[in-house]
Amino acid sequence: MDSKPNAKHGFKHKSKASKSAKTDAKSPATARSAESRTGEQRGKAGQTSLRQSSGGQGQAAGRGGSDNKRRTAGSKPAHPGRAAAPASADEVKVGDKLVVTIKRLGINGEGVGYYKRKAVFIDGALPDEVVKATVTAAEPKRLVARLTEIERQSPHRIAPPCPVYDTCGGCQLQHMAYEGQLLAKEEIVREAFTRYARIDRDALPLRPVLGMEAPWSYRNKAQLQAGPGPGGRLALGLYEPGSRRLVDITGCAVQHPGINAAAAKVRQLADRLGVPVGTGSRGGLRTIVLRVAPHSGELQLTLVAAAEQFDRSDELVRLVQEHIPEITSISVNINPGTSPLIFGERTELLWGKPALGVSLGELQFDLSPRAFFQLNPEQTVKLYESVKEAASLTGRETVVDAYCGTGTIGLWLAPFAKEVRGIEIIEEAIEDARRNAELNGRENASFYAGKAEELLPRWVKQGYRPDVIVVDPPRTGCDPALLQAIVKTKPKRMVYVSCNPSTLAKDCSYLLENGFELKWVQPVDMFPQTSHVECCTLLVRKDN
Ligand SMILES: C[S@@+](CC[C@H](N)C(=O)[O-])C[C@H]1O[C@@H](n2cnc3c(N)ncnc32)[C@H](O)[C@@H]1O
Repeated sequence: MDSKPNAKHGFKHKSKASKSAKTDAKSPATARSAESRTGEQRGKAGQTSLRQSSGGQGQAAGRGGSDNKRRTAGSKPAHPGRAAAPASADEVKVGDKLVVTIKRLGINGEGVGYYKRKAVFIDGALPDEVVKATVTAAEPKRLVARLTEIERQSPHRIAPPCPVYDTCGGCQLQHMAYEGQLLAKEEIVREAFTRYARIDRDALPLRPVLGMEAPWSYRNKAQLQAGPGPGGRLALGLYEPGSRRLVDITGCAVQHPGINAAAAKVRQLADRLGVPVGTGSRGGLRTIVLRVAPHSGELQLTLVAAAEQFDRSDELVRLVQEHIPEITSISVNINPGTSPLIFGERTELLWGKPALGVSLGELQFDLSPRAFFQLNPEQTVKLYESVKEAASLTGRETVVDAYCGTGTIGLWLAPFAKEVRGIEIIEEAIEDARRNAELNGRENASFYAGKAEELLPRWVKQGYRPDVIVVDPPRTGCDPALLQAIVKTKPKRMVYVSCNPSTLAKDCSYLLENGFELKWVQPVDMFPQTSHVECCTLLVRKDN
């Protein structure tokens, strides 16, 4: 069979796809990808070209799915050299080879198909593709398999433009055209509500995903790990997923260009000085964190160090001031621990402004080095506008912003409400939220440190009845005690912002069983090229 292996997912492709790869090699994305490959990656050029092919269907188009259905134990393999398929999904074992038709993307961006009604997760496969895959884990409820060959290719398959896409792990969907990504994300949300809230696919009031015009260069913050690179030079990048192998990143396609340029210069300066790197009490530079204010181009640099003072840090700070005028604030954060957490407890300003001034719509925020702020400002405005639409404020409502972070949603809504109360577990974020309220003259917004599941019930006991409750919990979803309090409180409207469709759907299921009605779900693509999807959901009381 004329097929070649692919780099990231290590799969092969049928000959027809290889032909289309040749055609596509003229595209700028392909040329960039091929040119920027080095060393080991360059040696895999053939593998890469296969992932660069787009459109068209392989010679075996339409065969894989029906093959699965046709095979039974003891029947002849459907293709010479193809192993007989296991009779039932429960008989499947590690090493078995399957042919699977991919139905959708999973929450982590893997292709999901079914083998005799059991879900098979195949990294790198796209919806509508027919693929061959080798089973790597056979679990009671699902199979995991490694993609070995694409028999029928998705029309959305494209060449990933990033040279380190194969190893970096930051993005999961660069091999899919953006239009396809948006459709797949819509499907991820639909699937979650069907599965966890038992809402019929066609009955779900799901709006199309709000995407970006230009889905690249959107990230306003980079956290780059420092480590020893080839030839004793400094490597700055991300760890390969599930490992401590550092992928040196010299330019990231989803990162703001100002950050890429500054990171390259910091690397050069640190290299020139021979700044030590590594963890432990005798260690040096661990991570550099760069944040940009897109409207002004100003940058904030935080050097995360393992020890109190790392060797050559004074000179590094002086050279950064001299050579990177866009950097207006330099701090050091001390993190002697060995956990994967980026920041330690103590941060000290070394030079410049203590905070970076950023704007979001009409609001201004002063961000200290560790303050949380949404990573995609353009899409954040769309998300917050959806929240505003859902809240439908007239100026007379009391609003709770639960899980408020630095208070951004509450401050966005405050001009249209009578009163906003934000709740957040991290005290430092609450201090930021209060400062931000002052900075923007939002006198009707107040912020409280504590657990949402404890504070809201306490307020309700005291007779407080908010008209609108907004929640924006972490990926794990809302605490059950908070959901119970919300049901008891009976707000007119509830706006649920979520970065995890599964927990969103599970929590909605509880709310729908307890007096709420689902009005609409608006997905927003906050992280193009990744499998993440954010949703803003409106629920109203049925008895309103
Ligand atoms: C997804 S972030 C929301 C950020 C904010 N709404 C925004 O748009 O910038 C979730 C926030 O919930 C906070 N959090 C986690 N558990 C909490 C709890 N039990 N009660 C209150 N806040 C919590 C986290 O610290 C984090 O700031």
